[in-house]
Amino acid sequence: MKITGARVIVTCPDRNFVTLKIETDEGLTGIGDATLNGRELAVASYLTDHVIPCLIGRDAHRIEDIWHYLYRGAYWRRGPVTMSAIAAVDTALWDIKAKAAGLPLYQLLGGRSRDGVMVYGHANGRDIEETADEVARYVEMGYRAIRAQSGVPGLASTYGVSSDKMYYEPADAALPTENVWSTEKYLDHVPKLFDRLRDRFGFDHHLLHDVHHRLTPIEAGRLGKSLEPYRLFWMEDATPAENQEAFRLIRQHTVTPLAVGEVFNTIWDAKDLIQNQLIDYIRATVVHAGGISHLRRIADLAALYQVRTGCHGATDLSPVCMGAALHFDIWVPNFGVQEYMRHTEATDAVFPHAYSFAAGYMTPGDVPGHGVEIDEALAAKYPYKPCSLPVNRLEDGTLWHW
Ligand SMILES: O=C(O)[C@@H](O)[C@@H](O)[C@H](O)[C@H](O)CO
Ligand SMILES: [Mg+2]
Repeated sequence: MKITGARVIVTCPDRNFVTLKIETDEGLTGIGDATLNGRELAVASYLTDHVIPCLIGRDAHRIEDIWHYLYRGAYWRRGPVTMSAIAAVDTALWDIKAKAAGLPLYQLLGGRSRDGVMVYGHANGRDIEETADEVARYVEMGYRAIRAQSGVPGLASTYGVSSDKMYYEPADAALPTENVWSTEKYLDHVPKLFDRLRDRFGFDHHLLHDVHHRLTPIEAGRLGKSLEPYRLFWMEDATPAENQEAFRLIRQHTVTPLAVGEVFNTIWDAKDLIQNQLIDYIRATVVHAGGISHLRRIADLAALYQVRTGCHGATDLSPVCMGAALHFDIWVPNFGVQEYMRHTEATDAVFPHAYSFAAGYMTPGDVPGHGVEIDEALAAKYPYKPCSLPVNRLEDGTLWHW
């Protein structure tokens, strides 16, 4: 089966998405997500200008060979732009291969390891009580796992808190908005949030929290220790993870489970964290970590050290990524949880899909392929809109981690 054509579709139904579509001489097509929040056009150009010309005429079934052609052949290896582009090609080719076999993608990976994929939703509020009310709403919707993020007294904004309670989109302006951060105010506040949540809801639901890279390792150790009475499912991105060794310091101070990796794009970003058992969940995902082919390698390494998967699934990862991730999740033996930030109706209309949510679990559906398509005519109605993620400064003006 030969690749006869490929094109990049950039669309903005409420937010920007980049999708690669590959066509073959047998009439089968496949799509892959290539969305990198705030850097969408970089990936679109990488695909259009440097990848697609190399794909034409290749055998669409040779997924592994094409993956290495694009990884080793690029010379300039790794990085979010390169690996998102490779991920899109990989995902589209797996979509084609599964369609050619007449099977849902998960059957080509090894079949179901579970009946459903446990997902977590995002409860957030301006203060503790509003956040608790949002947790109650997610409990009502049937979620078994719920992330809780609340405003911090004395701070005008913080990560994960939005006015729209169902759809969270942090890229909120053409140029980065500037947020102000205070670790002291945050560390004082978060234990009170989870004390209130466990007092109101007990321990029947998994509670998660995203620190979003903002603490030093010792501060993260302090937070993890202060949250131990509340038995979190995980504390995410406790400190920036370029220095994987930093997590050893956190580990020495707390048994609160640690999750990291949504910004990782290859196994090399996580190798030491996993092999030294410095984390409990790896957050790498289909769209940013080289696609299904590479994510399987990360998961298999993680399994050796009893690290489980917890794929990133924010609104800025398209339904194409969500669909592919759910096929990965229903198969992967060392599954942990899948993030599920719902997309808007306009987004779902552009990306018709077979996956569904019920009672806290999701299933990918059983149509051949990954079960997500793109309505190109509808996509064309939503032109690209420049949007950037915010930046963060400390109260003294120091540029910090957003
Ligand atoms: O865990 C998460 O979902 C967050 O870290 C994301 O919302 C992240 O901020 C965005 O994906 C960035 O584009
Ligand atoms: Mg996160």
